[in-house]
Amino acid sequence: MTTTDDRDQAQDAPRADDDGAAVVVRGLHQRYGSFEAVKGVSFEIRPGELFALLGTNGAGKTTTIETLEGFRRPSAGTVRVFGQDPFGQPAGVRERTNAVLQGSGLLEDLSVQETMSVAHDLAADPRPVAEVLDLVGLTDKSRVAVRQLSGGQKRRLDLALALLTRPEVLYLDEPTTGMDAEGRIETWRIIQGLKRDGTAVLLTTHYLEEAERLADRLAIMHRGEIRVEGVLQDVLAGWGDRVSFVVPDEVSTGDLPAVLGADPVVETHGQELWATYTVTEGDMAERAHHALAALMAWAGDRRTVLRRLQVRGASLEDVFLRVADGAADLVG
Ligand SMILES: Nc1ncnc2c1ncn2[C@@H]1O[C@H](COP(=O)(O)OP(=O)(O)OP(=O)(O)O)[C@@H](O)[C@H]1O
Repeated sequence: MTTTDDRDQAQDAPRADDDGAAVVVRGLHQRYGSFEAVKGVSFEIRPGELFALLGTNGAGKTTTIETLEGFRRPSAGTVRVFGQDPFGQPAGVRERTNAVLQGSGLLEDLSVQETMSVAHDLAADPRPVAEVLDLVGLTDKSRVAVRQLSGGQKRRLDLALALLTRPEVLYLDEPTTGMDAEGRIETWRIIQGLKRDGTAVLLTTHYLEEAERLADRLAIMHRGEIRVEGVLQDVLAGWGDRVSFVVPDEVSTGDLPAVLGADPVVETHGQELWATYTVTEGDMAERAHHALAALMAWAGDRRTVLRRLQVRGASLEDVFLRVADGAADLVG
């Protein structure tokens, strides 16, 4: 793990592993007047990789994407897309990137087909319109006016417009908001196909399951800073295993043992008193085994039974909620 201080010192320095990255962000700060919305954010995305930027409302995700898109000049730090500064969308960046942003700029009076045709005529090397409409499942809506599409269908049209230009870098800002479960799963399938084709994808989403399904790496932002970053399994492992059971009637809570350095948290759920240990010490592959062995030995000595004993790893939701509480200050 890296502390916030280490990160501050290293954030602006180029790294050897930047070579080959499609997107590189180093020590990005972004201000709106005196308000600092982004405070020293760093990450990189390689071709074929999906990086999920998660975070609380107002954390600075959209501001970061808008900077990468070239709409905002950084207040400090550097942003590079294929080695180029994206500010002002120079041709070398514009032609190789595209985005599905919040609040699409669709023209309500055009039909789906007309919308796609306009974008097709403007693109340098577009995919065929029919192919893209088929991909996003809008073929049967091609003659329908944009105004008559549902919210989820409009998001699909946004995605179709982005895919038309064969982007090598794709920014997806909450792309499945408003979609039903089927549309969301279908969109995930499309995004997985893009990754396989080598597209570098930056995804922001409030659907944690979406990040769990798609992300090669993820970061959780809070108040302008990345608080947690890494491969999903590593991020979850950093939060430990949870061992819980119902406290036996004959045991007073003060007599519960510490396990692998973890003290129990005792809470009442319904009529029952539950003890929960969050075990973070020791080899991540073996610590649940050792925690259980210690508890079983303790229970055996007392000739008692640990009812409803369960072990589970932390979920992304656990981690996210801790970050939102301001409890997380380490980068995994
Ligand atoms: N044009 C602007 N002028 C002033 N403040 C702004 C502007 N745009 C965004 N902000 C502020 O900057 C902060 C970050 O906003 P941003 O939209 O980047 O967050 P976000 O992580 O995308 O949030 P959400 O998940 O709610 O979409 C917020 O406090 C927001 O109010």
